[in-house]
Amino acid sequence: MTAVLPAIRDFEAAARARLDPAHYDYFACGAGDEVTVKANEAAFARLALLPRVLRGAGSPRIGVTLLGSRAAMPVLVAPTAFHRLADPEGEKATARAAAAAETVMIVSMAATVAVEDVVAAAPGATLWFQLYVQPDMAFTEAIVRRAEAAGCAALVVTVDSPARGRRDQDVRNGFDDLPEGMRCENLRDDDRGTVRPIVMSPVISWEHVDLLRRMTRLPIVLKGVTHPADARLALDHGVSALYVSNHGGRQLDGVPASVDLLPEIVAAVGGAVPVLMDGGIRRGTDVVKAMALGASAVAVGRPVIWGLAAGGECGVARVLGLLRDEVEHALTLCGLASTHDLEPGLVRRC
Ligand SMILES: Cc1cc2nc3c(=O)[nH]c(=O)nc-3n(C[C@H](O)[C@H](O)[C@H](O)COP(=O)(O)O)c2cc1C
Ligand SMILES: CC(C)CC(=O)C(=O)O
Repeated sequence: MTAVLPAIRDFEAAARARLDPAHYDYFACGAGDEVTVKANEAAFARLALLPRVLRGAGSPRIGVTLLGSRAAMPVLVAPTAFHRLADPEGEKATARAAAAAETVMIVSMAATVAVEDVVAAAPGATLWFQLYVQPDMAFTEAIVRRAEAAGCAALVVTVDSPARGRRDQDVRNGFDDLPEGMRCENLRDDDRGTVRPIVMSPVISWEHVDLLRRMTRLPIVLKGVTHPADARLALDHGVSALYVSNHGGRQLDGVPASVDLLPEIVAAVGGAVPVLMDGGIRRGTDVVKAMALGASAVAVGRPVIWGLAAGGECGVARVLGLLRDEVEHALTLCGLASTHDLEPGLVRRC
């Protein structure tokens, strides 16, 4: 990958040129009419920044500590499935790049490399593990134990998927399974000698969160919370962080843009736990807007996939480096010394 790619959208174009079209569509698409996919990015464009001047702020500090994990920048790698569709090294390449960028990678339960092998390939990486609670709680526990044993530092429990989103583009392409030779290695069931399918089940409830809470000492992050009432319930159930997300518009179409949901959730949480968010972050200025509205940090899904498909580990490193530089640059232009100085008064709705 030698071309100059100055923006995330250039990485998307490069990825599109390299990927099998059905795989590009799987990564890019959303549910239904993709109202939410489009809203996620459009909402950032409707938020304006109002910089301060003459503050003598110096070079900005952008590191964050979340649930005991240190990250050199407030941009985490969101959990995304099937990285080997984008690059033969798959999640190993992503993890090496995240380690080099000194940020947290949230490994998807639907990874195409086993979490143990991700750790082995990138021993310096800080990994959190994303879980879809499986109705067979003994199997869920086996997965949690693997994540713990591999050294993952938090459990990110995705709760926006009581059923799988309907993505018309995948249906048109007939994309419903991984190609020969690729599997969801974290779903391996050694007792049965097979890989189980991921079950997305509408029976999952707050009781399962309580069971998880008792099952593990890892901090639990609830991913996919959009309703303020659920944010308050989550606190009652002892979660360590909330993660505002509409799954990149891939689950329920018509959910508002993530960044528009953020202020109400932040108000409901009242500073009790960190609030993370993802959806539509494509620029450092988007990161700054989300953090000004109360996010402790953000995560990126598709941008990482575009980097991986465009240039493997090096491509992901460049995407993360680009976002880091853009966050620093945006803070400097806002006259701020640190992400901690971000506050809602910096953002205007236009
Ligand atoms: C290709 C793809 C696969 C995804 N796989 C998962 C997953 O396995 N688990 C999960 O919790 N979220 C998954 N997500 C959702 C992301 O974690 C994240 O919420 C979303 O991508 C954020 O939006 P963005 O792509 O605009 O950054 C996936 C998203 C994409 C695009
Ligand atoms: C394999 C799927 C469960 C991954 C996912 O969450 C997604 O495609 O959005």
